[in-house]
Amino acid sequence: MTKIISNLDVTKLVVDNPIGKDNPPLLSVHLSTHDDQPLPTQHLLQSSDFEVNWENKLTDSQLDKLVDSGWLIIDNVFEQKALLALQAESGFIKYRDAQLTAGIRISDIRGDKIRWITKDFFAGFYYLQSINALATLFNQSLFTGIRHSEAHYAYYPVGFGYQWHSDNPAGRDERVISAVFYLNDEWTPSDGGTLEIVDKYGVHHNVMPVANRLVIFDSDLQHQVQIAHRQRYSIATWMRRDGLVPFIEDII
Ligand SMILES: O=C(O)CCC(=O)C(=O)O
Ligand SMILES: [Fe+2]
Repeated sequence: MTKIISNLDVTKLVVDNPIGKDNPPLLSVHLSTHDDQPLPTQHLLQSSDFEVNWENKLTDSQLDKLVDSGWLIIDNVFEQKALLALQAESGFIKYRDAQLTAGIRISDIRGDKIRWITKDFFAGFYYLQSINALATLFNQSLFTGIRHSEAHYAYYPVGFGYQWHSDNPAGRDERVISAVFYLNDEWTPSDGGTLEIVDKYGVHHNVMPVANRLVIFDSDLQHQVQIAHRQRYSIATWMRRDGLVPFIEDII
């Protein structure tokens, strides 16, 4: 007879109480406390994994470009660990249909599905803290007057994009700077999903949504997301000049 070697704590299994929700199998390895061996430690994700030295990443000429033409790109933003955590988190979320400002959804205009990042998120919340540090740098060097940031994970199914718009609806100006962080590995031009921005001089720029790239632009600039031919994952982020606003999802 084959001997079954298992980590299950058989003493906890009783015949009249089969394994189920109330009686889960104990799968942990029982480590002897008498061992001289230190317990294996697992490095949990922490906010320092998301720390970015923004001053090093952004040269003065890049800051000038942001002021002058209204946009810039930063590549290789995070270390591998933080990027992987964001990618993993983006894949597990239950996305909801994004709404237009009027509260209606017209998927021909906007086809993304989103989830606002709250403190209940792990990687996403650390991401937001890092963005706040970037906002502080903008406030110090460009006097942008940003008071807080908001962000949502976004997922564009195949065949969807987001037509021309600015991130401040008519008559509004709370959003100062928009930033989009991309999560897809190995994105190629044939995958579509390009972000097209019109800069302050009226020049069009195409930005490929490649992983670990942050594109930053004046929230008043017109931009669109071309139709994606592959599932497209990102974090859309806004640095705002108004105070904290509650998330709609938290209220309902
Ligand atoms: O994902 C992008 O490249 C841009 C998204 C966007 O424009 C938005 O969510 O307002
Ligand atoms: Fe936008």
